[in-house]
Amino acid sequence: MTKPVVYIVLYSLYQHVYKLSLSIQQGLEEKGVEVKVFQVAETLSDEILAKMQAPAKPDLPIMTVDKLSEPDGIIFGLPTRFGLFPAQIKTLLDASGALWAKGALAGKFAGTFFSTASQHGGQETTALTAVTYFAHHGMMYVPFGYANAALQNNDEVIGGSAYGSGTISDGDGSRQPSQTELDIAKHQGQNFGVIVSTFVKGRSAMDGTTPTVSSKIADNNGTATDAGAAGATGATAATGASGTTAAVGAGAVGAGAAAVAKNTSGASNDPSDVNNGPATPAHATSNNGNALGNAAPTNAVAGAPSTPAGNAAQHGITNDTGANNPSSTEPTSVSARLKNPNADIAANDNIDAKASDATNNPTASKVGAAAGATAAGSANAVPNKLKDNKPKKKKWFCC
Ligand SMILES: Cc1cc2nc3c(=O)[nH]c(=O)nc-3n(C[C@H](O)[C@H](O)[C@H](O)COP(=O)(O)O)c2cc1C
Repeated sequence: MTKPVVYIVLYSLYQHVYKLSLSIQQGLEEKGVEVKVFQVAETLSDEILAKMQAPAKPDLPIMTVDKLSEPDGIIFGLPTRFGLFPAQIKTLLDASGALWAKGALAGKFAGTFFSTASQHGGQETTALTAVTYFAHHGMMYVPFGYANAALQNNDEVIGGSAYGSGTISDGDGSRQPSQTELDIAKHQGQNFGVIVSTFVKGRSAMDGTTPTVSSKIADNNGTATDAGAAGATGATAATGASGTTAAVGAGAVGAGAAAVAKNTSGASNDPSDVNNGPATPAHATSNNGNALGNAAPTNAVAGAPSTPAGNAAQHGITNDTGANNPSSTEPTSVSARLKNPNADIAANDNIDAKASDATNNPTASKVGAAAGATAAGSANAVPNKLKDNKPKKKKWFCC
């Protein structure tokens, strides 16, 4: 059985967060987790650092964007900056757009711990503002809750909260993490370790294999082309089943079809199947409960003519011509998602299946093909933004 892997990624100017991380690491390791601790790259100049009387950095490797997708979970160490997490961590995460586009962090666990100068300096807001990143990446945030009774103890100054362990450094950095705070940090590590281990072991048992979350997602992404091709059959059935009106959503249905087609090769279509489990949120190609739940082809093959339309409606897609329905005519690309948050869920679920990116593609038929659907003709019958031959827009994520 492969050990679950958790990375601790931190920034620590005066080493309070670093000291907490050692206890968190200990707690994780006690629960059988393989742990690596990283710091993020400094963005302040040496001159500024000298003026801030910053000591030498801890001896830790630098975290880079490409490494973020390696572990099953990441716990971020966040010294507060004006009630928020620091720009050094934000710089790393702001470069993670390409990971977001691939869903590379989807299904991974995330945790937080912190340090502030004062008791009321914003430990909770520091965590909360980081949570938006986790949500957008489809990560599963693991708060600590009040698992450690000391968090309810008002007899002494104690950092930390329901969002994670913490310490209080004082304005001059002179206060060091107390034993209570270190104990809480270790407990958070244990808690996080149990959750990640349970998940990884559970899926391993259900799969009969021993994948990590990252390898699982990478595998799915790697076979996305096949998934699209296999989806063609199902999509044909969908079109045949419902005639023309479902064509509005055909690209989306096709995307769902692709997901089902791949999934059936490895497992059942049962939503409880391991391939459809909670580790497979928004972006995973085949491990997607949404795509499965809404996939037309399976039902269409079974002879349910209204299914594609029903599925389209389930995503908020009406069966009109599409002219009054921007969400149905919007291409299913990543950039389209940014423009149109109402775009079809199933289509968006399958980023890889729409690799030919409608916005970059003047022909609607190619979009249909990419989605593994017979949407080509159908899409052509609809006044459709897919047919707009707009110049490419630069995507905001790189690499
Ligand atoms: C620019 C800046 C902003 C800060 N903002 C806050 C703040 O809003 N609240 C607070 O309690 N401490 C604040 N601090 C203090 C840091 O949070 C504190 O130095 C840090 O938690 C110590 O952790 P470290 O030793 O791991 O760097 C700030 C420090 C700096 C340099």
